[in-house]
Amino acid sequence: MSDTTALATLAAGLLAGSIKVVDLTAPLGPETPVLYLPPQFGNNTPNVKVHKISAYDQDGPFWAWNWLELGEHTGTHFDAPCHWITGKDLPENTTDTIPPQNFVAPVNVIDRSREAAENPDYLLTVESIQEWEAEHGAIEAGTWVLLRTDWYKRNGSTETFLNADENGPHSPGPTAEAIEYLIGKGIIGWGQETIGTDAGSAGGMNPPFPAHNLMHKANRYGLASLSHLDKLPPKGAILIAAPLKFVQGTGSPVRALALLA
Ligand SMILES: O=C(O)C(=O)c1ccccc1S
Ligand SMILES: [Mn+2]
Repeated sequence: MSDTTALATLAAGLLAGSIKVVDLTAPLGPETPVLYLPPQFGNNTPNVKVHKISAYDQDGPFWAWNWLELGEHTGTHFDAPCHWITGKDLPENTTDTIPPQNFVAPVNVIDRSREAAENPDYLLTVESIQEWEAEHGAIEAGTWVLLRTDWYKRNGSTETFLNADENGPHSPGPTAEAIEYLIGKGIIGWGQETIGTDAGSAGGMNPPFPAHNLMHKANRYGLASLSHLDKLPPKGAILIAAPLKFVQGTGSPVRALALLA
């Protein structure tokens, strides 16, 4: 099939409704949970604030609009390589310079929701990825890998979403070795449903926060706070995740979408 025919077939499927568009994005507003880093780690992102300019009133009789206070890494968001010190000097590493070709790609969804329900500190290992590949096929270069844990169901409150106690946050994610393995496969990015792309215990890993450290060192991307990965198949969907074109941006809230038949 030629690319022209493939695109025409996609267009027909979208118009007929046989190609579905699935929203993978959490609601974004003042209630959106934001990452909390302990004081020794530095500053934090403030919560979203919405400031009314007008609402069909004396401030603007026929229109409504607002201005926002919004962190780059808030809600369902994209991590650019310059977000981490390991990616700070790489080419095309900011939200405004990443080639747009990289914002649309096939996606692999690894479902470890049962394991995460049994153990909030669940870590995805190389062996677990290889088991998944044996069942669903090899992870190909240029594709996304997303970890489904159903953690998005906790997104209604910061407390349940961050799930922290006196020992720190407890949420699932990848081991450093799993990220190294996926980088070796040539993936374009790593994503999950928790507040960030790393496990809650990632601060004590080697290197600390390996999904950030290693993915961005490889000039690859992250997606955090995704929702509804339970609506996606293990393989076969197309992910659309385009960050806003913030000049020299380290990341951006995104409307993450998936196309599937
Ligand atoms: O990129 C993020 O939103 C994120 O998760 C993060 C940001 C800064 C420091 C640590 C982490 S873990
Ligand atoms: Mn981020």
